[in-house]
This record gives sequence, C-alpha cells and structure tokens, in this order.
Amino acid sequence: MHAQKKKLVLIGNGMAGVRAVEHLLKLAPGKYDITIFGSEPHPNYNRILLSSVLAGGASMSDIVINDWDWYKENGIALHTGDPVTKIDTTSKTVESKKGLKLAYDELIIATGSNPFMLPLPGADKEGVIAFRDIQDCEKMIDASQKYKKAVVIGGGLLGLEAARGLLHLGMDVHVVHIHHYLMERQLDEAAAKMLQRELEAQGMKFLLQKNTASIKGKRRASGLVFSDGSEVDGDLVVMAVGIKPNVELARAAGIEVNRGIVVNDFLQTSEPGVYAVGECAEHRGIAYGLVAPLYEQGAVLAKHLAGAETDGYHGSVTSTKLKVSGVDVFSAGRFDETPQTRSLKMQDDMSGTYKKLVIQDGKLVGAVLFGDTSEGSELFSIIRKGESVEGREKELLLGFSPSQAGGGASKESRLLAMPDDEIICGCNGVSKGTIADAITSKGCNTVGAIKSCTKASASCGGCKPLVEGLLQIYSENAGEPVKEGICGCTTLSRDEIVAEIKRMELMNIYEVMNVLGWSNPEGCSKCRPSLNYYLGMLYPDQYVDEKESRITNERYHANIQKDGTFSVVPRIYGGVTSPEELKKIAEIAVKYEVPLVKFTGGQRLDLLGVKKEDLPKMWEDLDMPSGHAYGKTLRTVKTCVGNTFCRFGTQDSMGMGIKLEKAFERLNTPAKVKLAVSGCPRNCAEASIKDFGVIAIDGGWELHVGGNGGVHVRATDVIGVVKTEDEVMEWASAFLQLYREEAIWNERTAQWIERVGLDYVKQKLEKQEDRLALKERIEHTLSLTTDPWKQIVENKELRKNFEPLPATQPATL
Ligand SMILES: Cc1cc2nc3c(=O)[nH]c(=O)nc-3n(C[C@H](O)[C@H](O)[C@H](O)COP(=O)(O)OP(=O)(O)OC[C@H]3O[C@@H](n4cnc5c(N)ncnc54)[C@H](O)[C@@H]3O)c2cc1C
Ligand SMILES: NC(=O)c1ccc[n+]([C@@H]2O[C@H](COP(=O)([O-])OP(=O)(O)OC[C@H]3O[C@@H](n4cnc5c(N)ncnc54)[C@H](O)[C@@H]3O)[C@@H](O)[C@H]2O)c1
Ligand code: SF4
Ligand code: FES
Repeated sequence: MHAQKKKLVLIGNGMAGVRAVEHLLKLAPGKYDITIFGSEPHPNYNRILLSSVLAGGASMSDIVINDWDWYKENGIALHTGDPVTKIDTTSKTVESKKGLKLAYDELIIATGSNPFMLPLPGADKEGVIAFRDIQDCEKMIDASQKYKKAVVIGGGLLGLEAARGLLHLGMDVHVVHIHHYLMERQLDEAAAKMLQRELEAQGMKFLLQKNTASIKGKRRASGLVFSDGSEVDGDLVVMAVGIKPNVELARAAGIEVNRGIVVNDFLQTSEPGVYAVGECAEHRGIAYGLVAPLYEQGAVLAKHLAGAETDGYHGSVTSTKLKVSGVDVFSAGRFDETPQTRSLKMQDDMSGTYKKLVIQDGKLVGAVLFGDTSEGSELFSIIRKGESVEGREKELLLGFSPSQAGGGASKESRLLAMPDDEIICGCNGVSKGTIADAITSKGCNTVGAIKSCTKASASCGGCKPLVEGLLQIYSENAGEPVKEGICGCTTLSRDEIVAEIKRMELMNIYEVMNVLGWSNPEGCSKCRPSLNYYLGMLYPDQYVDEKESRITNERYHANIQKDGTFSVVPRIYGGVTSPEELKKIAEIAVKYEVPLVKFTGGQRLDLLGVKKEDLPKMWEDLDMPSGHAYGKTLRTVKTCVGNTFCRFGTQDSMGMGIKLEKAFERLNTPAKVKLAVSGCPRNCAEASIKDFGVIAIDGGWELHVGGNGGVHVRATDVIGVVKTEDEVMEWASAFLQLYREEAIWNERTAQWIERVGLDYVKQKLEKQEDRLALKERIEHTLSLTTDPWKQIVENKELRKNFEPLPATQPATL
C-alpha cells in the first residue's frame, strides 16, 4: 500500500510557481498530487519573451515553457482560464471561478503582479491597455494593423520594450515619461541620455517630465492631455508605469499582506501550509519584479516542500538588461551615489559606450554599462559574491583582460570554483551544473546548442559570456577558441559571413540576416553596422549605405557631445591652413555663437557646442570639406613642417601629408584611421603611433604601420623603406585596402596586425603586382565617394533631418 499522497495546489500558472513545481518534481517525484489553477487560457509561458514576440524576434509558440503534454506526463491536474476566487484556510480549500472546490494540504500562491493602471479620466476607453500577457501582446499587434499612432506611458524597462515592439509593428511611437531621464530606476543620467539618443535614432519619440492628466477621445482613446495643457495624439495607449503584487486573494483569506504577501526565508506565509512565491510575495520588505530572484525563491520552496535541506532564501541582488535590439544596456546592484560610495566612470562618446562602477567599503556594489554589456555577467558575479576589489578598481574600470576577470582569479578559475547549483542564466534559472552537463553529456558544443538544450542565454542574453566561458572549459575541444559569432545574433565569424555574402551574392543587410539564419531578425548594434560596412566594402558600386545601421555620429556627420550638441571639424589638409581660412572659420564661430574653439590632437580646429539645427547652415557657410572627425574613416594626416622650414628636415613632409589626405579622405574603413608624416627621424608628427606613418630618412621614406595612441598604446612596425612619393602612395593604398578587405569591423589596424601577424601583412604586400591590384580597388572605391556635408547642404530632404523637433519634444538630437 502506498502512503496517501499529499495534495498540493498551486494558484498561478506563471513563471515562479511552475518553476517551483518543476524543481519539486525532480526532488520528490510522486510525493504530491499536484493541481494548478491559471487565470490565463495558456500553458506556462516565458513572459519575458513577450517583448521579443512584439519585436518580431520570437513567435508565440517559441515562448511556451511547458506545453500541455508536460502537465499530463507529470500527472498534474491543470485548470486554465479558471482563476481561484477564494481560499479558506480553516477548511483548507480553494474555490475557482468555474465552481471547483478543492482541498489542499499545502497551498502555493503565485499570482504574480497586476500592471499598475493610472486612474486617469478616460482610462476606461477602448485602446487603453497594459503590457503584461499574451492577450495584451495580441491587442497591440491588432491595433498596429488598424492604427498608426501609439503612446506608451512610462519610460522604464517595460515601456521601452513595448515602444520598440510597436515601432517594429510600423507604428509611430511616443514614450511619455514622468522623470527627466529614462529608466531612472536602473540608470544614472549619463547612461540614460545615451540610451535616449540611440532610441531616438531608431525612431522613438520622447516626452519627458510629462504628467498625464487625462486620456482624450470618444469611445476610443485618441491621445493624452498633460497637466501643463499640452497634448499628444495616439490611438493606442499602453500603460507601463510599474506593477503591484497581486495580493487580493490572500488578503481576503486573512493572510498577512503588506505590499506583497509577507513570507519568511522558507516562503511561508502567516498561515500554516500556505506559501507565496514570485512577484506576489514580499520577502524582508522586498517584492521583486524580475525573474532571477523569483526562480531562486522557487528553488528554496521546492526543497522545503520536498523535505530536502535548505538554508532558506536570503534575498537577492538584481541585474537587468534592456531587451531592445540595437541597444545594449545593463544595470546591476546600486547605481546611486551616496557619501559612503565612490564611483568610477568611463564614457566614450565616439564609440557610444559608458561604464560606471559603484564601490563601497572596497567592494563593488553596482554597475551600469551602456553600448558594450559584455562584462555585465562578470561584474554581476563580483557584486553578488561581495568580494573585495580593493586596489583593482581601475583595472575593473578599464575592462577584463582575457585571463583576468575582476582583476583577481582568472575567469576560468572563477568559473571552475563556482558550485554546480550556482545560477548562470538568471532569466531561465539555468545552473552551472546543467550547462556543464549539456556540454559534456549531451554534446552541445556551441552557445546555440546550449541555448536550445538548456534555454541558457535564450532571453536577455546577459549570461552569454559566462556560457561561453563554460564552453571553453568543458567542451571536448577545451583550449581551442570557442567559435564565436560577431555578436549574439549569429555564430558565424566575420570571415564566414564575408565568404557567404560573396558566395551567395547577398546584397543587403536583411538578406544576409535572413539567409544566414540570424537568431534576431532585426540584428543588433554590433552586427548591423558590421554588415553595412562589409557590404559597402564588397560592392562599392551597387550597395546603398544603410544610414540606420550607422552609429549616431556617422548619421549626423558630426560628433555628438555629452550635452546633446555637436562639434564641427572642417578638413584642413595636412594641418596646413592660411590666414584667410582661419578668418573665415573665426567669423563663422562668432556668427553661430560657438562656445568653444579648440585645436585637436590631429592639428585641426574643433568648433564645439553647435546645435543640431545649425549644422547644415554652418557647413554651407564654411564651404569646406568635412573633416570626418566622427567616422570610421581617414581622420587626419598630421604633419611636421619638414624641409620647407625646418633645418633638420630632409623631405617635404607637409606636401606628402597633404597628398595622402587628399587621396584617402572619405574612405570607409573598419575603424578610424590616422596618418602622420614626419620630415626627419626626430619624428615631430608622432608617425610611430599612427595607423600608417611615414618618416623621412636620407634619400627616402620609412613606412610604418599598426601604431596606436589612446588606451592601448602600440608603436608601429616598419613595413618597408621607399625612395619616392609615388611609392609611398602605392604602399599606403595597398596597406589601407588590405586592411579594409580583411579586418573585422571596429578593429583598429593595431589590433588587426596583432591578430593576423606582421609577417602575414608583409607577405600580402610584398609583390608589386599585388600592391597595384589593391591600389586599383581602393582608387575605384574612392572614385565613388562624395562629401557628406555637401550632400546634405544641397539636398532639401536630407536637411529636414536636422530640423528642430516640435516644441513638445526635448531637442536632444
Ligand atoms: C513584457 C515583459 C517583459 C519582461 N522582461 C523581463 C526580463 O527581461 N527579465 C526579467 O527578469 N523579468 C522580466 N519581466 C518580468 C517577469 O516576467 C516577471 O517577473 C515574472 O513573470 C513574474 O513571475 P510570477 O510567476 O511571479 O508571475 P506571472 O508570470 O505573472 O504569473 C502569475 C500567473 O498567475 C495568474 N493568476 C493571477 N491570479 C490568479 C488566480 N486568482 N488564479 C489563478 N491564476 C492566477 C496570472 O494570470 C499569471 O498567469 C518581464 C515582464 C513583462 C510583462
Ligand atoms: N528587461 C527587463 O528586465 C524587463 C523588461 C520588462 C519588464 N520588466 C519588469 O516588469 C515590471 C514592470 O516594468 P515597468 O517598466 O512597468 O516598471 P518600472 O517600475 O521599472 O518602471 C515604470 C516607469 O514608469 C515611470 N512612471 C511612473 N508613473 C508615470 C507616469 N504617470 N507617467 C509617465 N511615467 C511614469 C517611472 O518613472 C518608471 O521609470 C518591472 O518589475 C520590471 O523590472 C523587466
Ligand atoms: S620631424 Fe624633423 S623635419 Fe619635422 S619638424 Fe621635427 S625635426 Fe623638423
Ligand atoms: S540571464 Fe538573461 S538570458 Fe540568461
């Protein structure tokens, strides 16, 4: 005779509750007769991925976690579309809307949250919705087929993901936010402003510091009215202003409720035999709104119910990653600054990256990353472990070297030291042990295979670097580099992609992503600009540059500054100017009230603080070519005075520099390129830290390549010595074209040479016939280029992009 099974009832067929049941089935199979009630008419699905469904990255069927068969196979009685309406803790029964009455021995409440709906006049109109479940998602897709304009209230994670989805569905989208910058719960102002600029460039419009007073329209919403009297139109209004734990059922049953249902470290509520888990639960004063902590709770609850040993749940540090393609934002722990904290920040407006670390008592307590979030999971792991980073703070800020994570133990030894049950993928609750098992026993030897097998990295992608690290350690090919795609959207390398583009004659970005099986059909901020570059490089005659895939500075042909203004740098060949030219520049600086005029390190004049709408007029007045100070292209050729005036000079360095600059200006390159020419080995133009440097020697020129200043200083390698200026031009052309054809997008010449080796580059340039063939190709490409400033000045349509935004919108771009 079997002992009578205990009856376990779960209210809420969502992420946290079902996760606890999954654990329980593994820990104590057969211990309970399990019944699950769900309000929604679906099996358990991954709510996180609703954003991807809306943005076209996943289908409804992709997001099911446990299908109908799973419940049957595990003997679970499932009642979907039938919410529980009453709990009676005295008779230990629950009642459902359809009239079922069921007894329980143990009861789990996992009712999640309800979206907070602003109680505005007009909030009951048609077209006013939240974004919480499949039904909301379907309503948005429907609305996008009938209406054009959407307004999202709330510039937090959910609001921005909803807005991105609606943009993808072809709607014109305004995001209304109450605060003066976006995602203020996860980001500081600097990161938020960078985020806003990127989203604006994707087409999102923002109304900041706006307090909605009412929703206008007759039966259906037609827009919002704000407390300052201004208005915005919209046939669809999505409220994404936060959530509130769904506690009414528990409250009515007399269970202790604060903001959430109060639970102890074992997820027990005030009533014996009744537990709460997930967003509806409040543990030590916190009701979490992210999946990772809820899964941790679920694991503890399962152990407790299985009678297994557990220390209980002690609370979680959380991290978030915005799931918007083309934008990388990560935030973990505390990002606010207090008298007790110190913060280290690094901002690079050129590459659009930002990193902030918050330190307290020698420990990392928070991190914000924008533009490059690859270190997110490592930083998060350091925060969670609470280990000391004293003395290594700057190293952490500058970034992990491949062997050193967190400036202490190597990434490999850190991963090895992790216990098997440590969670690597918070979104899907996948532990290190599960991933290691998938690699060693199930033959998963790529990140994609691990994703399909375990779901690790299938949601926000934040854990991908750790998954890759485990793959390095446990795969049979351990020691060999993991085959890594150019970004999370593909496992293909740069060389594979370029080869496939050539082989299949793929002609545009979407074709490449589609044919080569991108996991994210929209691509991301890494692959889109890369593909745009590779296609332009391969097909200079046919390919039409895709402006949306360029970084902000390249789209506006000017460098965006931290206050949202731009800088203008006209081209001054070789850094050689004249009194007339200087006078003209000065007059224009006065006319447009340029607040700062500065000489750059590359010997150019930088006019800083220019308003976006003034850019075309200034370019027109200047009537000078663009200095391309903003792009992945030839920036400057720095020169010394050379033998024209200097008594040491042996050659005409200014003349040579001007010739080089005139030849290669406007050239698209994988990363920025800087040249210099010095008139003698004293090398006043610093040619030995440039991508291509030319140093005069007696009777000729020494040619240098692969130098770099900045963070990773690298001195050049000498690639040859030549006699004539024509030979300098031949070698410069051949070297630059080889770099164009073979480097990875965003890879400087220094990194490229380190990667492929100097001998390889020398060998490719050794024969004159090869150099001439490369020269011919670069000259053909150069013959097709035009000056971008002139193009905009002469084209009314293009000029419109620089017009100020309407008065209700902040003029940030
Ligand atoms: C669009 C979107 C994107 C998100 N993205 C992320 C992300 O990237 N990362 C992240 O960590 N988090 C994300 N979240 C939050 C995450 O989805 C939630 O934290 C998580 O789903 C909460 O799990 P839960 O089980 O507590 O609640 P839910 O998943 O909401 O499950 C609760 C279930 O209980 C049901 N229910 C309620 N009352 C009753 C009742 N009386 N009877 C029966 N059933 C009932 C509800 O209908 C619901 O199905 C996102 C949320 C949304 C909406
Ligand atoms: N990528 C992710 O991790 C992700 C994605 C989506 C949702 N979520 C989770 O889902 C839950 C809901 O997300 P959310 O963004 O709604 O919540 P939230 O509380 O994080 O953000 C709500 C935002 O709305 C703003 N707001 C409040 N009142 C407003 C008003 N009257 N007008 C305009 N703006 C107003 C707030 O300033 C805040 O920034 C959260 O728990 C969130 O963590 C997470
Ligand atoms: S590099 Fe030589 S030629 Fe040029 S300025 Fe210096 S000393 Fe004069
Ligand atoms: S942590 Fe989000 S997918 Fe793994």
